[in-house]
Amino acid sequence: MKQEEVNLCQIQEWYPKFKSVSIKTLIHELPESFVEYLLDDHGPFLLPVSVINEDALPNRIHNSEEEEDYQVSEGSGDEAEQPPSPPSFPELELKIKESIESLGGAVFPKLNWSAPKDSAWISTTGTLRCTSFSEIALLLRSSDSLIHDLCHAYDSCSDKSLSRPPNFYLALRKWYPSLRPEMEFRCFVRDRLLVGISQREVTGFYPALLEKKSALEVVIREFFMDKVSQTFELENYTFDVYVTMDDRVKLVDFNPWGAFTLPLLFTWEELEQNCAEEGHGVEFRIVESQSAVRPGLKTAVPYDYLATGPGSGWDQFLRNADQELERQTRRDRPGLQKLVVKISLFWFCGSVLQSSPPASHQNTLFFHIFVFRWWVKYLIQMIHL
Ligand SMILES: Nc1ncnc2c1ncn2[C@@H]1O[C@H](COP(=O)(O)OP(=O)(O)OP(=O)(O)O)[C@@H](O)[C@H]1O
Repeated sequence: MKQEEVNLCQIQEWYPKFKSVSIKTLIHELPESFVEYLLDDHGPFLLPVSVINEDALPNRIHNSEEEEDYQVSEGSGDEAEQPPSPPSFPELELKIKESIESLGGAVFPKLNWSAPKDSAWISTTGTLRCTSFSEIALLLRSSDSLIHDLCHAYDSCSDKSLSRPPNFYLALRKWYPSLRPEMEFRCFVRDRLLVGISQREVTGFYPALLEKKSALEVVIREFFMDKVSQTFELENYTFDVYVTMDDRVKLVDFNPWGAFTLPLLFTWEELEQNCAEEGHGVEFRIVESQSAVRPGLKTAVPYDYLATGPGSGWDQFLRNADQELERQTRRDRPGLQKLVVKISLFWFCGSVLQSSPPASHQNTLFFHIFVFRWWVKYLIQMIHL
């Protein structure tokens, strides 16, 4: 994959060309100070001070360890450490407030490529719906998956020359409260031909989709031919769509072919193979029965727990955890001892999850190799300390 492919899948690049067939979105360039705020994981977790008094949330998420630290230094007679003052981004906050109002009062936020899906649990609604700057800041600041956008977007590029894009953008998309998950699809394009379509929500069986499948394939193909294929510059890519009740197709997102993009009900090998076969048409995959459901919370193990390949939740989690632990435990023997025990427990629990079908052999191997390297690294560090 080339950097150019990753770049063209950024929302600020594709959205202007597909505005009329996508979700209404307003995009703001982020000041570098805000990017630094998102990346700062050393200080306490502070939310920006609202200049327009829209702090729907407490200014400080309490962190008992840090508070103890402050108390110790105050009580020890050392010069009392002043807690850092909360940051403030008045210009950005005002622009965001205006955008939220013009988008109907609620938005779905995302950066150049990704939305902070992993931090939805922290919001009061359990979703990515935001009505103020502080809600957006909380979701962005709490997300681990955005670290991918901020630091690792080009990691899979064969011509990697950048560690991050020169600018980051915040896309505010009009909030749609009742998107039906079964009507979202990921479409795979190879050599400018549509080769595959997959149900996006792979953890559910939706009987109604069985009847609608042929009609959906027609509208999605037409949409690709009329609106996407001539306009999008890349030869290989994926795009996500939402089909409305009255069969209108809305473009949700573009992603590069391979690497960090999940192939959902396909594997990348299958998709490559489909393309190699002459005259191969579009293959449309949906979950065809309850027994074919990829495990979700209601059935067994969530799909995200089983997908461990590069770019998956596990991959990002393990890499972020590794970086974080490295920072915290560099010179601390008891900390390292605890860590080795924790990694062993984590390895054990992960192995149990990984033994549930349909974890693939390749994914499981990736998981074990990663954790094993991790475990050995900290064990050696501990022995040498
Ligand atoms: N405007 C919106 N209102 C409500 N929900 C939305 C909106 N836009 C997207 N979603 C939901 O959030 C999900 C993720 O959106 P999106 O594809 O933009 O995020 P992403 O981080 O790029 O995801 P991926 O990495 O899987 O491509 C969508 O599948 C959809 O269900």
